Amino acid sequence: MQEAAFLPGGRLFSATFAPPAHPRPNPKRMNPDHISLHNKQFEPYLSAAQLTAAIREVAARINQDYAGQQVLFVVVLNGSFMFAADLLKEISLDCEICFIRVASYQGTSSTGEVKEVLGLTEEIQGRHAIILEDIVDTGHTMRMLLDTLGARQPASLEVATLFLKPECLQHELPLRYIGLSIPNDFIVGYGLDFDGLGRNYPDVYKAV
Ligand SMILES: O=P(O)(O)OC[C@H]1O[C@H](OP(=O)(O)OP(=O)(O)O)[C@H](O)[C@@H]1O
Ligand code: HPA
Repeated sequence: MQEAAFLPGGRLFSATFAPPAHPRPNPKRMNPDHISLHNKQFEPYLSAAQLTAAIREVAARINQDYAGQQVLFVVVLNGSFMFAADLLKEISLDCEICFIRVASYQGTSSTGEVKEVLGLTEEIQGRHAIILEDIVDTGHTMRMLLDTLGARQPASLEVATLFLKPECLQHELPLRYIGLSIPNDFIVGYGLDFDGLGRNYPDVYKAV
């Protein structure tokens, strides 16, 4: 690839891009047959290619369902960052993107954990909103998100989740777009973590 740049003094410098002579292999990209995080072992479960295929199907359905409409994607950090980045590259609609976080803390009442939405500065009233989530497990997080965002009167509110664990679900949720339904295994990679680690793997691994 030809690249042009100006050297100090204004002379035009032209160079041909060449890959480094000794590219360093990225060990994270070498599909290890197992990974170890915090001394817990994980084995390969879903390849990046399988994830891409599932994400493309979800994107195609969204493009079709919302044709001619403008969409606000609400990305739930942290886990959804890879899913959202890859999905949004396949979205051909006019759309906006905003990011929220869910804070969890122990409540003082017997209900135990309390969850709260942080960072929802975007006006969603009257908008067609789609929540992007990496995983719906028990469904507690999604229940709270749907209740909180739904109370702000969007024109419509749907969910796109990359993973669903149907065996774990404890709420009836309107989950319109599901990438992959998976058994009750703890998974890491592609944005999902085990105690902070593992989000950077391009494939998904499950606990051994
Ligand atoms: O259905 P549930 O049982 O509520 O679990 C799903 C939630 O758990 C994970 O988030 P986590 O709180 O681990 O935060 P993270 O996205 O920063 O990893 C995931 O991203 C979902 O938000
Ligand atoms: N992996 C990582 N994070 C999660 C999971 C999981 O299986 N379920 C809910 N949060």
